[in-house]
Amino acid sequence: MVSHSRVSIVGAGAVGASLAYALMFKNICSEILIVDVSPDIVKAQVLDLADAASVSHTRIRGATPEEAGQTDIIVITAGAKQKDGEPRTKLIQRNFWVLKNVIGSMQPIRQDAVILMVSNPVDILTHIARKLSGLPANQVIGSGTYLDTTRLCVHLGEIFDVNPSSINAYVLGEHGDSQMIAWDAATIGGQRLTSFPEYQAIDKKAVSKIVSGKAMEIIRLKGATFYGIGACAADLVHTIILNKKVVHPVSVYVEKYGVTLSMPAKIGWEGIQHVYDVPLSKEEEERLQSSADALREIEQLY
Ligand SMILES: NC(=O)C1=CN([C@@H]2O[C@H](COP(=O)(O)OP(=O)(O)OC[C@H]3O[C@@H](n4cnc5c(N)ncnc54)[C@H](O)[C@@H]3O)[C@@H](O)[C@H]2O)C=CC1
Ligand SMILES: CC(=O)C(=O)O
Repeated sequence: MVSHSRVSIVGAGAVGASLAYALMFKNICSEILIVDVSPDIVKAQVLDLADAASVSHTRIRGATPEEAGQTDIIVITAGAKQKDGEPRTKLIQRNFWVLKNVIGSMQPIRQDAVILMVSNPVDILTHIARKLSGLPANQVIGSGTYLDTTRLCVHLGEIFDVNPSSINAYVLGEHGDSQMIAWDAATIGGQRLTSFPEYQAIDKKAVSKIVSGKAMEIIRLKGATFYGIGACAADLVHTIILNKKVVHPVSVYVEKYGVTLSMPAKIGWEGIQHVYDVPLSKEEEERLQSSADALREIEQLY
């Protein structure tokens, strides 16, 4: 069994359970600890997941916040979710207090732990988690625009008739309304997306709207999103546990913008190992700057 492999999931609702489910079938964790403010939720999720765990051979159990603070990777999925029509940023009033409670109850947090923030608004909460935990910036990561980037690649995969995993394209900035697509740097097979005949026919505003609006479309139809983020967060945990040094767009403090937002980053054991500066067109750089400004306005209140 690899080291760095005890993972806690704090918040055992739909997102936490989907993550646990996706993670246990990767067979990379020595143990998954489930924590929630509701003992009934913990009991129910562990009972249900344990049936799946018996097939995957991953140990899963309920735990206290103090135990979670001693695991290698702490994933925070606790908190309120958006209602239909509600922007993620509106959740900050409720989820600030949830996060304060979660971080406080896990103290003393292991100094070499990596925190993966998933609850919304994820960029602001990643900034707050860093401040409250006192951990170095590279050890506090937000899932950020990894999910939006996945959504973009799925959509582009249909347009270009290629597997989404073969598309190198990023959604950057806020995991929210001000996010932007880095079209200029996008490639398929090393060829710039902008050079393909199909690119000329793309309505970029419409694609942007589809990608940034996908969460709300799902929320309107079934009340919440959880499988997509469950898979993305499990992949991030996998990348950390195996020190894979894979590049994903995640939320991290970026010196250049003076704020916590998503840029592509190399991820491994100690969390973020490097943040890449994507070559953007002038218009794209302005969009990313506005996204940073929008986030800074809220971030500076915390
Ligand atoms: N970053 C992303 O891409 C995504 C983020 N989310 C966010 O994930 C969060 C969770 O969503 P769901 O699981 O659907 O909600 P949910 O309502 O199903 O679960 C939330 C869980 O948090 C628990 N909780 C509340 N306060 C707590 C505390 N102090 N300590 C421990 N547990 C606590 C609740 O008891 C509940 O079980 C929301 O903020 C949502 O917006 C959801 C989808 C994607
Ligand atoms: C809810 C959310 O943040 C998402 O699905 O993107």
